[in-house]
Amino acid sequence: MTERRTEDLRVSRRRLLGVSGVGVLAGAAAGAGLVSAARADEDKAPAAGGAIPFHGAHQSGIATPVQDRLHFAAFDVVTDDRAKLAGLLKDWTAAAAAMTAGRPHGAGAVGGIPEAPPDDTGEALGLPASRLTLTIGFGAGLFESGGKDRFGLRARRPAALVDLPHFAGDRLDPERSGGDLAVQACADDPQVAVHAIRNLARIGFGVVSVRWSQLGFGKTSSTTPEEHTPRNMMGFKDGTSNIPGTDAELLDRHVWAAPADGSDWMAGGSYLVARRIRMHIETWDRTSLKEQEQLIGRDKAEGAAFGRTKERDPVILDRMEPNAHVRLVHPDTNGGIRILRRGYSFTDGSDGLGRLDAGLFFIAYQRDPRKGFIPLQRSLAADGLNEYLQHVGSGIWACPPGVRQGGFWGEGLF
Ligand SMILES: C=CC1=C(C)c2cc3[nH]c(cc4nc(cc5[nH]c(cc1n2)c(C)c5CCC(=O)O)C(CCC(=O)O)=C4C)c(C)c3C=C
Ligand SMILES: [Fe+2]
Repeated sequence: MTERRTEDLRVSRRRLLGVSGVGVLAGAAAGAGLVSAARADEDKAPAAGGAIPFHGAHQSGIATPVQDRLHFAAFDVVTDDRAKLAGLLKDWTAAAAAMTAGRPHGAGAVGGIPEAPPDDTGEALGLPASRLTLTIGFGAGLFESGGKDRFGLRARRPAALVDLPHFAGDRLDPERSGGDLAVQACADDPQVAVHAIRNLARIGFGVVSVRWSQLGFGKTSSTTPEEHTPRNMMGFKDGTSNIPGTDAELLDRHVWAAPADGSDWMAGGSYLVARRIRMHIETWDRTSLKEQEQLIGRDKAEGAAFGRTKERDPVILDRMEPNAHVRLVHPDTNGGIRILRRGYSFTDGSDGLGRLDAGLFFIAYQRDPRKGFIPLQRSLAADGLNEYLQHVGSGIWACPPGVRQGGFWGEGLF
């Protein structure tokens, strides 16, 4: 496992001092120069065990194995200066490459200039990389906001980055919805995921501000069918028929945007839809097992579809109730539509009335939401589960392709 090694950074900083012949740090400006030189070094370092490679054709955190924990943050861009936005994306990329490799951001949390705040906040010091992935998405507000083309990007908005329509039963809270940028941090250790978002927010001071964020646990879908299927807060196995992260053919067909889709800079990227779905847990817990199973369309113990005995046996749709969740979202009911689900459970305490504020932070990646989430969610207007659910937060973002060595997040857009 790669650990965040402040000592290594100190050594490389010392080596740099020796090479340049500078004997002492003259001040913060000199420090900043050294840090960016050290960053360039770090970018070339190969990812070691416990670390998911940051660079590649696709962003990690989509098809890569799902980790246990989530910290998802949506940001508003608070400047109209295109150069500042591009600069932030460069700084974020350098920090993301370091943190996903298990290294601290910049000059680290300790050992830097004593008179200045440390570059890194420090709570992940000594922790391994924990399979941290950081995945960025661009919201509609980056391309146009209040009718203004504030970054000169309006013409480059992908057609697939639509505004989500209103769906039956939505009760969306604007303070938990939208955002010009989104960062999904997933890791096996919550402290590592929280540290990553905290440091990105700190780096972005003056350029972005956090609009909302969500913590998640207990992955509710996996991209690794060979592992056991996790259960959601309703107690059912969730993710049985998800797209496996190793199925290149399915990923190309349903998840990765292609040049033919119209936006060259998005080729190899994907579209992210997130929904904060509150569950009326107490009502669900008073529902009979039989009814619970009918509403899902699978049995609770094994996760087998109605009329079957094993979790992965093929479904027989007409053995399920017409309002069963799985029947309504199955590809055969929806012209072959498939999405890659990557959601997490959440429990944010209770709501003051003794009810858990809990549910599913639903995350789906797809090649085009107009042929993915949107028609599926429309099918779910008939879902028997709706009695137990409330969609309270929502967002849609265009996630650019992966970053090449020396490149930065969303480079093709700028
Ligand atoms: C619009 C898409 C979907 C939303 C929103 C959604 C919410 C949601 N789902 C569950 C529980 C389960 N979903 C299951 C399968 C499943 N769900 C979707 C889509 C949405 N779910 C799809 C595409 C599928 C796969 C269908 C198939 O191919 O068979 C299952 C069954 C196990 C599995 O295959 O994953 C469960 C259980 C909840 C509780 C929920 C909202 C809170
Ligand atoms: Fe579902």
